[in-house]
Amino acid sequence: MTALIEARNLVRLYPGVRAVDGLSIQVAPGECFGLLGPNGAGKTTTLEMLEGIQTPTSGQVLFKGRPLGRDDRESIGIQFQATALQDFQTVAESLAMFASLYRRHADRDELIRLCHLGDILDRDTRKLSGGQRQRLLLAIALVNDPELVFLDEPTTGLDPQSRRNFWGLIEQVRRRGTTVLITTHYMEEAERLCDRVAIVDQGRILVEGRPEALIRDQFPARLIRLPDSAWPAGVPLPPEALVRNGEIELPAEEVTPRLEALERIGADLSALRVATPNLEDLFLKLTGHTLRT
Ligand SMILES: Nc1ncnc2c1ncn2[C@@H]1O[C@H](COP(=O)(O)OP(=O)(O)OP(=O)(O)O)[C@@H](O)[C@H]1O
Repeated sequence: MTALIEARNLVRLYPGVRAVDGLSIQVAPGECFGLLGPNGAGKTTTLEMLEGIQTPTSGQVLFKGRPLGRDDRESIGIQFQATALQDFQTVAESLAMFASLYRRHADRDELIRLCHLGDILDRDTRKLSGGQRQRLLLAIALVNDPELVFLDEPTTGLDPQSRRNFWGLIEQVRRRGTTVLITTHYMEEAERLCDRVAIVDQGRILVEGRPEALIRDQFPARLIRLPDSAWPAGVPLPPEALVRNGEIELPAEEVTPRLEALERIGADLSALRVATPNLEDLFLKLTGHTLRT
């Protein structure tokens, strides 16, 4: 199957910085693909090259198997930052202005329903809450009924409830068959929305795949965590233990034998937690960074 969009060995150099350093991805039609990475990893630069906004220093972007061209912009939606909104414009005016930039149009009423904008159409865009603003920016990204939509950290700065509501919207967008390419710092967001993710650091992909498969490949079934003060004095830590942020982490394929062993050596189990490894753990293991939350 031909990828809807493909990056082939993309490189983007700035003076003294290799922002993107030989990055290749393929995104299939209908897929939600996530680029995850710490600040400065090169996610935005990659997205802008895929959007056709930035020219790669080398490498190629293919849309439906052909070099990305100007006309492909009709088939692509971009969720801009709030700075793209004009002062003194209402939500309805803003939608109309962006719609006028395209030949292709989504059904206006359906878009307003999908993004829950019906009650705020006459509101000045400067008066919107964070969640309302993101819903308007999503509607703008969908105004040309795109086959592919780019979302660059769409829920950064939203409160947890608005973030969850926004995830519901993205899921509806996907059900309509739209392909989604998203960057995010929120691992829960990536796990919930993305079919596949690429973890990027210093302009390169470290790993790529389905979140659950990546986690399974790198971790045992469970992680047991306890405060390092709970470890009995004079007992050496097993070599597989990881110590960070005042906690000891022990991998465990099976939890019960591990707990029994901890009890035998006299560890204090009162604050012990059993965790299922997630993308956050994978990210930390691969990059040594925690993500901004
Ligand atoms: N216009 C520019 N001129 C010079 N350097 C740049 C420019 N844009 C980005 N960079 C540098 O390129 C690298 C990648 O930046 P980019 O914004 O793509 O990262 P990011 O992963 O999107 O980070 P963030 O999550 O902080 O937005 C960084 O070192 C950044 O400082």
